Amino acid sequence: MKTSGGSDAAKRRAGEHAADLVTDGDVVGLGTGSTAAHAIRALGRAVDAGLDVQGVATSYASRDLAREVGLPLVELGAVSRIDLAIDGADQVSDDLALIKGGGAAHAREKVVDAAAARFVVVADPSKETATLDRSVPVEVLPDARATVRRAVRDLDGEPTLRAAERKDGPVVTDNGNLVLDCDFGALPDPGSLATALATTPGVVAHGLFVDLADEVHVGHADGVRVRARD
Ligand SMILES: O=C[C@H](O)[C@H](O)[C@H](O)COP(=O)(O)O
Repeated sequence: MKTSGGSDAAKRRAGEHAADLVTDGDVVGLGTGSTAAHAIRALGRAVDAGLDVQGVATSYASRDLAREVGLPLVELGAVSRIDLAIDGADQVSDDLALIKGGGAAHAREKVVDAAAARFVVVADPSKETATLDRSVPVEVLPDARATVRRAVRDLDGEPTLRAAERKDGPVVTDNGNLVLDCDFGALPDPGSLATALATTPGVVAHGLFVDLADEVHVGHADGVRVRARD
């Protein structure tokens, strides 16, 4: 699984802390990224110890890891509820708005995280910020990349087509689409940008997760700090 910056020990603490919330019979959304991976591994160990749980994967990567650690999987369309989703973030603001999509998995993550009765974000301290200000990943239909680029510029953003690292050309998402990383500077009001992006034709999903997270579990050297939405 692709890693990002931040301490792996802090990510592990956060991931394992969130995995401890899972109880017998739960259906759990399995986020993508290096922090959520710690939760998936912890759940695999809990299954070995007798926990009855089913996971809903948010990407090929989280599905493959769940299989590797023996965590039973179920398709999103085959469940009537998701009790808890555990997912990472690229940035978390003071009011628990998120930027996600560093691994280009945000489209399916948003479906699963939003469907969960409880959405728990796991992070290391490097992800915390007062105001979101990272580039916002925007998944676009390949044919719409030029029109979406123009729309992003009209919103005062600067879009960059995400390039693949070990392949010539762009990143192609699990859904067969492309990603524009859009720099809008600081986002004091991410909700209005989220609406503008969501209503742009050709946008499949953007990486702003506003009013979705219920809790953030941040791993520290001496434990885990939990922040809950008011
Ligand atoms: O597309 C990827 C996801 O949104 C990840 O959850 C996010 O990028 C955070 O990943 P990591 O835990 O590796 O920093």
